[in-house]
Amino acid sequence: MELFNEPIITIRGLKKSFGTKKVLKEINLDVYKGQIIGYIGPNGAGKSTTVKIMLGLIEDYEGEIKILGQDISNGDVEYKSKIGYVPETAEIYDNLTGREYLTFIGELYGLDYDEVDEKAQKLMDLFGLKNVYDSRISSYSKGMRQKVLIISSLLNNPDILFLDEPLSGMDANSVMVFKEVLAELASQGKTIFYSSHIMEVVEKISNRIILINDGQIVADGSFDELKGKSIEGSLEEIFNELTGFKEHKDIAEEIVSIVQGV
Ligand SMILES: Nc1ncnc2c1ncn2[C@@H]1O[C@H](COP(=O)(O)OP(=O)(O)OP(=O)(O)O)[C@@H](O)[C@H]1O
Repeated sequence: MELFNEPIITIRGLKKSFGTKKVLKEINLDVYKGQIIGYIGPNGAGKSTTVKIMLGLIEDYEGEIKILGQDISNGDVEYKSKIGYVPETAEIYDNLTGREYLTFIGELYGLDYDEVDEKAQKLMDLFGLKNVYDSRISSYSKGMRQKVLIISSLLNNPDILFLDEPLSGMDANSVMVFKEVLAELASQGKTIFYSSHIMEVVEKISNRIILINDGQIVADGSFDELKGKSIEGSLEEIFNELTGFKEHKDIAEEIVSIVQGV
């Protein structure tokens, strides 16, 4: 069996501010081949910012990032052909059919039309979208669109997959298939960087969980390692504890009392 012992992503001293707001304060991270990283943290913690920097979508940052051995600030976009990305919200071309959209994305990756058409068609079939391959995306449901985004991120057989809340709108059966796909890809040495608020899923699929709070990594380890540091049990409870959040009941009661006008 191949040993996956070389870091595929290296982040050193990453800092990022928007105006006077320090969003990333000092991120240091080594990610290895075959890891499924669950990248979690409260709203506004800096998760999407980290991912967008790694994707080259935000260029102005402090620190050093190497992906597949390449410093991403050197202007060479070669590494982008080896990554896939499912964004949290995506512009998807409504007027195109599934076939038109996916072959277009495939061609952007430099793939041959017929080859990508065949691959996309097979993947659409497996995700239960066989009958809509030639329908306009505007007629798709939320979950169907999400599946198209997932398929588009896989067309180039990426070495690293960045997934930002990838399961939104997907039904339980499709989620089960996709979780299995991720496990299988990771066992073949692909690396998955998975950002989500659905703690039950992160807990199950990740072999390494990184919790970011206020622009800093506050926990990094397997679920069992994180559990060892916490009094509580589920990842949701560990999350609440490590982000110092204890007031959910009080806040909920206050919201309800405002709603009821008392
Ligand atoms: N382009 C931008 N200009 C100004 N501020 C920004 C910009 N992008 C992000 N921010 C700020 O950076 C902080 C981190 O945002 P980011 O989107 O990285 O958070 P997140 O952890 O992904 O949150 P969520 O869980 O809500 O998706 C937030 O305070 C946000 O308002």
